Amino acid sequence: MTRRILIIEDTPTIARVQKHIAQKVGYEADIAGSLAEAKELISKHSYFCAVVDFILPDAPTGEAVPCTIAADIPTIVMTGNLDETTRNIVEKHPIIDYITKENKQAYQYLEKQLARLPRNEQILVLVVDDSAATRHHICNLLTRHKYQTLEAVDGIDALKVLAENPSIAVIITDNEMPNMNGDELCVEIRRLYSNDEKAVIGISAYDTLHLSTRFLKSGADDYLRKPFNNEEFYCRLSQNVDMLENIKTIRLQANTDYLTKLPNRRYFFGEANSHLKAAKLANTSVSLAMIDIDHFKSINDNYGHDAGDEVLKGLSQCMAKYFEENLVGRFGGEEFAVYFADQDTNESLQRLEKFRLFVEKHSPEFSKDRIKFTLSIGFHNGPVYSLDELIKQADLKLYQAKESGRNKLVN
Ligand SMILES: Nc1nc2c(ncn2[C@@H]2O[C@H](COP(=O)(O)OP(=O)(O)OP(=O)(O)O)[C@@H](O)[C@H]2O)c(=O)[nH]1
Repeated sequence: MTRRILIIEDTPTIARVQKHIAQKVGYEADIAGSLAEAKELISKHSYFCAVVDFILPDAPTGEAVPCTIAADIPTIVMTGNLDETTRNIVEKHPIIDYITKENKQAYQYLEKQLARLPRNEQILVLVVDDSAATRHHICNLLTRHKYQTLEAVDGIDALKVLAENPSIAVIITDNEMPNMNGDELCVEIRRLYSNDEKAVIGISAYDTLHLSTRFLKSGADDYLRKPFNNEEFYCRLSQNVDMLENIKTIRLQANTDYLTKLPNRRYFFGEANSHLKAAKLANTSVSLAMIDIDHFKSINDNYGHDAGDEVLKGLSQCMAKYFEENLVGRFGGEEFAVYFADQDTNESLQRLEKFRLFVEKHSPEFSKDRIKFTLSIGFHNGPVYSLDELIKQADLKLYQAKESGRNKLVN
């Protein structure tokens, strides 16, 4: 979904730079050179957010800011300079942020904010406080930046909400609460979830008992003292969210095959092994298929290594769709594996055979050179609870498929 942004700016060069930045991070951008033009655009379109110049020819003292706010458009204010009067006017309005147009960093910061806002829509934040007024205030700050919010009245309630909503990424908690206070909640959260999964920010009005250190030692990632400044709140929150996202990206990269974007051998082994443990306890049989492209070396030899890569990528995309309910992995080269957790054996075999026939017919569509190729598949099902043994058995069947003419499934 493309999001629309309104840029209200009377200096054409600055407006063009802002438009370029917005487009770079995925927005469709409209420029208004005056408040009158902005009003007209607002009457015609719905905007995800706006970047508003504080001084405009027909709005010399920030009149464009209440205009976008009144239209419910999350607003970032850009100002030439931020003297005391301007700051007071700007801070009166529930804006997302204000940026001074001083230097290059200001535009880098704008880009970061514009890229952050759509991502915030996917982030669920739990606000824990026994005061309804404080919960309401913090949730308002969060929704202004497009975060999703949930509320809990104390530590016990927070643990219940967390169990019911596994996608909660950040917990903002007060300390002084009945039943279970903030640092006790932190300890409990860290017993259940790691810092890589969920960030905790502690908030308290009292700092007499070195509460900040107590919060941090109990497992919180950050601490804010009430009453806090909105800017500091947003900065700390986005730093913690950035950290969670960076960890997620690193983990994804570590588990993904660089060329095909399929799970790599490492990830496949981790996932399949944990399922095998459960299968062993339940005494159920397990199934695995090894899939290998026939005569792949000759594809590289005849069409070049890049064409070979294209074939691998095309096949992987197709495999990910075909076996989306199963665990798929690239083991290396032109060898892939599919682990069938809790699936009827006949159903798995039928799916594999259908896939083999599909590739035989449609493989030319995977590459520019319309390279036709086939697959050999080895399948094993049985009460085998060591992954190495399961792979060995499926590999033996794969060898038989190759030896008996290729382009077939052996089980
Ligand atoms: N393009 C490309 N080639 C790769 C990659 N990884 C391995 N290969 C090549 O894959 C080929 C595998 O060849 P072989 O193991 O002889 O197998 P094959 O030609 O498919 O023959 P059969 O399996 O017996 O049908 C080798 O030429 C490798 O260099 C890769 O990431 N990209």
